[in-house]
Amino acid sequence: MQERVLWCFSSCTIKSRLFLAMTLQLRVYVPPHPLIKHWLAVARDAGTPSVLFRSAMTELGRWLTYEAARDWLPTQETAVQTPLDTCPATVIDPQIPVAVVPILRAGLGLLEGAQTLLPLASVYHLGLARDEETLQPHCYLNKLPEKFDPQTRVLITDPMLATGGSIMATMAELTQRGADPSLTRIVCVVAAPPALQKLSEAYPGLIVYTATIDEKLNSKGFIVPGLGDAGDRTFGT
Ligand SMILES: O=P(O)(O)OC[C@H]1O[C@H](OP(=O)(O)OP(=O)(O)O)[C@H](O)[C@@H]1O
Ligand SMILES: O=c1cc[nH]c(=O)[nH]1
Ligand SMILES: [Mg+2]
Repeated sequence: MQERVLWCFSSCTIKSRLFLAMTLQLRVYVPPHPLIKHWLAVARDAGTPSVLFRSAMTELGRWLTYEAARDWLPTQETAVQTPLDTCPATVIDPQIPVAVVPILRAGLGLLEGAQTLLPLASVYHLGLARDEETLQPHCYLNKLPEKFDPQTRVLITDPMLATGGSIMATMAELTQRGADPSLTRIVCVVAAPPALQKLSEAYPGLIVYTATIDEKLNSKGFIVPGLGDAGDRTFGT
């Protein structure tokens, strides 16, 4: 059973988590899984070296993608012949495209784990860097297709949703190309209220999977307590 958090944009504190079944608002899942909690703790620890930080990102990418795939990966009904009899079976539908969009650089850390579960997915890289002064994202690489098939399941990987500038720019690029927000999932590690509020206002059908929702940003736009600069920690820069 996952912890399902209905994001209330009228009151964006951790205390405002409501556990409701029906919503047209953004849904944010924080799966209460010991492996997710463990690897989040490793990633948060300032003493964790880059090599172990990368392992933590891989594991978080794997387990959060596992959770995200639950009601999202398309399946079809078939029958299989066991050694004893035929029986009904459910398999992944290979006709419906699945795409992973890692937001460079830090989103690459989650990609490896996601790919172990989605080996047939196409990977479309999007390179965004946040300006340290203005906090606005700048796009330096865009490998998105011109048009997505409207049925495409899109999984975005980016460990940090802070001011929300980068994820909103990503969603704009995707929806411009025909991606359906209701078939899109965001896998992140630390989500902060400003980003969740922006997503909630613009994409009410969207679903986010995150290891945690942290309380606030500092004056430099970093999530507190957060885990620091995810890109720098992943690549040792
Ligand atoms: O919500 P925002 O305020 O836009 O911040 C979040 C973005 O910041 C980080 O990327 P960064 O720009 O540091 O690039 P990097 O991954 O190359 O380090 C992170 O991976 C997000 O993409
Ligand atoms: O805390 C933060 C915020 C944005 N990007 C990061 O890597 N960390
Ligand atoms: Mg960075």
